[in-house]
Amino acid sequence: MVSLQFITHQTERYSYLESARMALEGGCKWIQLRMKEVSLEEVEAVALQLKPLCKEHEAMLILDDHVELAKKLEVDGVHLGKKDMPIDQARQILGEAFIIGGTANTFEDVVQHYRAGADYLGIGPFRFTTTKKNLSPVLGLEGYVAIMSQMKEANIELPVVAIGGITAEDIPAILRTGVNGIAMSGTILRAENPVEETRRIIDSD
Ligand SMILES: Cc1ncc(COP(=O)(O)OP(=O)(O)O)c(N)n1
Ligand SMILES: Cc1ncsc1CCOP(=O)(O)O
Ligand SMILES: [Mg+2]
Repeated sequence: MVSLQFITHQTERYSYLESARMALEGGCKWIQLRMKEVSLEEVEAVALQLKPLCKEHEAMLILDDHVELAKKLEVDGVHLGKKDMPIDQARQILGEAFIIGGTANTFEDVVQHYRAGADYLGIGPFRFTTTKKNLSPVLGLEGYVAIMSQMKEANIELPVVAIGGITAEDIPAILRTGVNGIAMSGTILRAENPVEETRRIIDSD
């Protein structure tokens, strides 16, 4: 079974909430509510609808970027990148009960997040994607092989989620690099039936 974190996205066909609902129906147990270029009030409104849905499906809910909102709404955690609140500061606000994920593109990022107390790493992008603007350099399989071996050498044990332009066909090779899970958005939302695609991906290993 593939550990899948679904990243919400608004498309011509689906709202943020609908995108998450389909992933949940397909069996995804880990949703990241990622809403860009919208107000905090809009994120809160969707999060309030999504939280009971996640609970119903026994899925974790992570908010992208918004530490204070994650605390206020008592979701399961947050995901933070370079331009977001530093992880050690977020930890002070959220305490140990919340999951904090950090974005890494290099081994140096990994070390920084490890020292700051991250619970998992989102390492990417695997390849180019239009889902995120201002992408860091593409890693490809070689990038994961290099970072995972540097982590092993440094005895850094943290769950790693690969992200960025990943398709169902990429998953076996990515997991062979030692990565623990996969984060996906576009591949699922472009599928004719996103519910079935989610199920297919989760069951593919
Ligand atoms: C699992 C996961 N990995 C990486 C990211 C990217 O986070 P960030 O660098 O903060 O960029 P934005 O998503 O905020 O545009 C992520 N969200 N999730
Ligand atoms: C949030 C994020 N961070 C790096 S790539 C990415 C987008 C992931 O979405 P997709 O699976 O559609 O490329
Ligand atoms: Mg961010």
